Amino acid sequence: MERDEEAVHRMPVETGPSVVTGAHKVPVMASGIPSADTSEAEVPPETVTRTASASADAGHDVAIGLAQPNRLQLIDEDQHFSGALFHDHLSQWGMLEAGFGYDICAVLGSQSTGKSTLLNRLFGTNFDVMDDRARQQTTKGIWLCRGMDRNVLVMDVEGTDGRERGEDQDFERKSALFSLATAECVIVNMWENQVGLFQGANMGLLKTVLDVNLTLFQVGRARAGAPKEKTLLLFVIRDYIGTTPLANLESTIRADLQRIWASLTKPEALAGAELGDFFDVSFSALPHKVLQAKEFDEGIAQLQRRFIDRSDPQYVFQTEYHKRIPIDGLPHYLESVWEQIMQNKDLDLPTQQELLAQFRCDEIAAAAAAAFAAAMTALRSALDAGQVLATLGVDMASHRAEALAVFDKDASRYHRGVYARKRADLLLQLNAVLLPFFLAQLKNLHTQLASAFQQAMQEGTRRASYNFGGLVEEHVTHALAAFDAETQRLVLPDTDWSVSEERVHLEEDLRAVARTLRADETQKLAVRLEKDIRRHLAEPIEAALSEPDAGMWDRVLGAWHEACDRGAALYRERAAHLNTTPDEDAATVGRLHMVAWRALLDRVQESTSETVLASRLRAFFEDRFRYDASGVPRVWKPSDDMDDAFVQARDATLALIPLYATMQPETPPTVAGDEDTPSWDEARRVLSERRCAELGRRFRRDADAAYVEAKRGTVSSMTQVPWWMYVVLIVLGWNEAMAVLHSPVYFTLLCMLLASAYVVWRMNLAGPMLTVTTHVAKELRALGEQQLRVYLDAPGTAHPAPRATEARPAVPESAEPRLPASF
Ligand SMILES: Nc1nc2c(ncn2[C@@H]2O[C@H](COP(=O)(O)OP(=O)(O)OP(=O)(O)O)[C@@H](O)[C@H]2O)c(=O)[nH]1
Repeated sequence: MERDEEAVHRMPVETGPSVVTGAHKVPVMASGIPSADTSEAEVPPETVTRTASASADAGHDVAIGLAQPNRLQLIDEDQHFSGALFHDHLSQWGMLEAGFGYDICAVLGSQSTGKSTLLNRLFGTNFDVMDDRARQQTTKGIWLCRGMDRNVLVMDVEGTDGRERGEDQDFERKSALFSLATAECVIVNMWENQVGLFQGANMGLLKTVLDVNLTLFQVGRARAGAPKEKTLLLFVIRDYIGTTPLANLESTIRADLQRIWASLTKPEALAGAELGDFFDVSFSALPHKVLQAKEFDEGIAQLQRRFIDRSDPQYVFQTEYHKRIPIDGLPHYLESVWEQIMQNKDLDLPTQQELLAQFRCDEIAAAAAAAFAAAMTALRSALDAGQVLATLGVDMASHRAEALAVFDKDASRYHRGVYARKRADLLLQLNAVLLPFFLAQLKNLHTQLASAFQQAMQEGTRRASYNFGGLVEEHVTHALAAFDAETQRLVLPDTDWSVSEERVHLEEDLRAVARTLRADETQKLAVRLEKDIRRHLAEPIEAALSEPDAGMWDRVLGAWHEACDRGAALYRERAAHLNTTPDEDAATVGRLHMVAWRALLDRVQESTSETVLASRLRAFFEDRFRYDASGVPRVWKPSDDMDDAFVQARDATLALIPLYATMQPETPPTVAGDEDTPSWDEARRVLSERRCAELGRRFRRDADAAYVEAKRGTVSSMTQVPWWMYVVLIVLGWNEAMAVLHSPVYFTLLCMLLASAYVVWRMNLAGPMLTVTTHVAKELRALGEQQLRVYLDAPGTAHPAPRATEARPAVPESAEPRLPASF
């Protein structure tokens, strides 16, 4: 349906007489339509709906209007919407057939700022105007009136200054929102001196209203893809003196509006929306109504043209502002808008009492919280030092109760709802302060119990006999019981604190400590077993290697298998109380196998070192060459076949070298080896080719030496003195022996000689005497040599000069050195 534009813009501008209705003076034109250019006239007393405002000095103030039924209190003080009456009034006003051909204008502003006066003057309505003498608020609720003789619905809205009434701002927010949502043009009426004041200029109200307007009415349209609804905000600045250019006032208001818009939390669907998408802003100024009455009238006339003259560039009722509601549906529409506003919780903002309660409760809570924090700080250092405070739970509870009691004492006198809310907030705040203490205590307790557990375990495992698994269970249970006892007092009521997670962590840590200790225990056990394995492996391997034959390596590996089995059996027996897992057991047993394998290889390596093997071969050779089959040492006789024996023994010994060189058991073991240990395939080659060759060469040398020595032994046994020589000696020396025995002198000398020899022997003087004798002999020899040289150097050495002999000191003839035969 198209709007009936013709019908909309037929507002006459001619003036006519006005009708005075007691409190209401409505300028009336010839046709009964009020005029901007009003004049006063008395009205019959029965038409007076309000008293007082028709004062003599009111002049143009006094609206001379139609009878009371022309106006309608659309929404009363109790916020009830008069839907049915509205319909009747539209009918009375003859507007029911207007379709879209109507406009709606509303006015917002602080109370007693001349809103009703302005509307009456602009539209010829008959809204109540305040009596200058009583100066009481006039407009209550929202009033609706048809403007002049044309289809303009004008809404006079209750003043928006709740502070004056000491009431909450609930209704003014709702009514302002209602105006914004339904009117095409909302006149924001303000004194010039209110411009730039946030509260005075109703900017705070606008902020709330714009905010809710967006969420309540615009989001749905945006989501439905409908075009944005625009409204004209017409700021009318009253009592405009003219000192400040209007443009400056405009920019102040626009800046305030932009600031408000920027501070709004916009719904997601309208995140990027601008103020200009929803509102056009326009301005007008009116001089002082009384002091500049003429200019005021001119201003009113000018402003009125903006509502009437479509050709005016500032024409107000632009088609884009129309809400596109056919007029017969308007009562229902406005009612549903009002219901929607009434149901909106965002508008249920705090009352003054609530605000006061909030302010005071905040103050009281802050004081209580500060005292509480100071009291708690004293406990901080001990906790930071890692202590577990025995009375922390009790202390926290008492400090918190104290703070709440302080708060309750002063704050409970204020608004109950706010008090309860703030108390809950304070409780949360106190709990937030306590939480770090609680957590620190838990941490310290955890650390303390874990270290006590470790200590108890270490002490337990130092005992002569213990059951490791039993120890772990005993001390874990003990630690958890201690944890439960401590934390029972620590968790305060009215908190969401929980210790169950920490308890789980503690148990995990204790078990981890136990695992580490068990690993140490297992390690110690494994080391003991390793030593045992090495000890038990050494002898059998040595025995096997010292008897080289075809089964030698089987015996060596048999000893290894035996050591492995013994180690595994011992491990299982001793690790039974360690609560080891099958995997751990398998790993340890595998490790023991490797240890035994390494021990075997080490032992083999030692026993096949070049020196050891060379001596082993020599011994083997000698066993066969120097001893006969029954183990008796051989004394070689010339008749013996020494060469054959030598070759046999040598070849048998040389045959051992390849036997030692490679492990050749009947059933080779399967050893995979690891980083440090060679596998079976890598280890089975004991001697390299080069070492074998070297060993062979060395052995041959030793064997040859043994052979030569044996040969010499044979020769020396062949060259010894024959026995009959001794018989000859006895026979020939018999007379001399008898002569010595029968001569007392010789016999005495013999006895003395024998006695001296006995003494020398008894007193161990043989050595020194031999030394002395040797030295004396040497001296004598040196002396003799010297004498001989002197003798030979003298002329005629062939015949030594008698003088020379004479010149020498007297030396007994017998003392002359005798040259050795070889000299
Ligand atoms: N100074 C001055 N006074 C005015 C002007 N217009 C109206 N008044 C006076 O202001 C007083 C209040 O006028 P109303 O029109 O009742 O004001 P209102 O804003 O509708 O008042 P409420 O409906 O009670 O909020 C009256 O005494 C008027 O005479 C004006 O332009 N300047």
